[in-house]
Amino acid sequence: MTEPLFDRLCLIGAGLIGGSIARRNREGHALAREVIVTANSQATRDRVRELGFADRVEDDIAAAVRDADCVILCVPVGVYAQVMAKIAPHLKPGAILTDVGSTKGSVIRDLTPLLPAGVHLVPAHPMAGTEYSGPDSGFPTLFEGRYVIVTPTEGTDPAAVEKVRELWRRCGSMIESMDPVTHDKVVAIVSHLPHLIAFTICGTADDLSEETRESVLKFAASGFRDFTRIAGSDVNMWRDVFLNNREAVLEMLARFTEDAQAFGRAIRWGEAGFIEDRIKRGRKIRHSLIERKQA
Ligand SMILES: NC(=O)C1=CN([C@@H]2O[C@H](COP(=O)(O)OP(=O)(O)OC[C@H]3O[C@@H](n4cnc5c(N)ncnc54)[C@H](O)[C@@H]3O)[C@@H](O)[C@H]2O)C=CC1
Ligand SMILES: O=C(O)C(=O)Cc1ccc(O)cc1
Repeated sequence: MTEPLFDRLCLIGAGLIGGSIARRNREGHALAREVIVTANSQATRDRVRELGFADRVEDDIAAAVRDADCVILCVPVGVYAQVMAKIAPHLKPGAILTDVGSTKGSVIRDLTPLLPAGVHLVPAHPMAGTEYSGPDSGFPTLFEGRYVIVTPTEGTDPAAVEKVRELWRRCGSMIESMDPVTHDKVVAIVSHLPHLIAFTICGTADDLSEETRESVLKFAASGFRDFTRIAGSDVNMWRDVFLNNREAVLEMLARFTEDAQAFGRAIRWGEAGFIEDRIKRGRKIRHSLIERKQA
């Protein structure tokens, strides 16, 4: 039997991501001997007790992190500073503090100032998720075959980084290292901009006259339907992502807007070649993802 990686693993936040990590341990993947879960809402903590995927559910966040060898923040990135203020005095010397947040520059900005000496910060981001949230939404195979990006800062203890990499290996993931600035640019184009477009297109459709809107919903089994899946994502999480990856999202949005306008211009002036090129480029990217078995 594989030795558990940690003695005590504490998850702050028990939604899609926290709940999936805890369930992975339950399924025998030896993440930790004991998984302690806490969350700020009483309803969530009660539900986690009912679902039984944690060994211990703590109402008090300080008690949850005390004695933990590893603490994983699984909360929206907008509350990191506030959560860190509550846990910092109680973190065990030598403990690893890691996270799953969708932005990395802001996470380092919000966690580093209060980081106690002797606590190892190893930021991470699983590139896996769904449009569902809350304690019922997690499942143990969520991270299988998906990338996890770790963004350790210079001077991070290599042994702590290796432990976090091993945690994700045990979740079935492939691990890549990246600097936080590059991470934030990459996710801005592959994840944050697509969500922005999905939220926007649903709003645009909703603004149409009543008659047209009815037809949109009726005939949604087209491209629109794929956007509505993404647009069904959690409000708090995505508000915080956009506000905490501001520069990179705005940069990608500006580039996208320019490209979309060029597309519109080609339609207006009947430039068939330009339109064909754009479609061919899109198809090429789709096919290369299929070849890499990522589609
Ligand atoms: N949903 C997704 O597809 C993915 C999400 N992420 C990141 O993972 C993190 C968690 O996301 P999900 O699990 O999807 O969210 P979720 O909404 O399912 O769960 C969030 C949890 O955090 C708790 N929480 C919120 N504020 C808190 C506070 N101040 N103190 C203590 N607990 C608090 C909530 O009670 C809930 O248990 C976010 O930072 C998100 O950016 C990363 C990859 C994919
Ligand atoms: O459901 C989807 O399509 C996603 O894009 C999941 C996702 C959401 C946020 C992340 O930071 C990483 C992955």
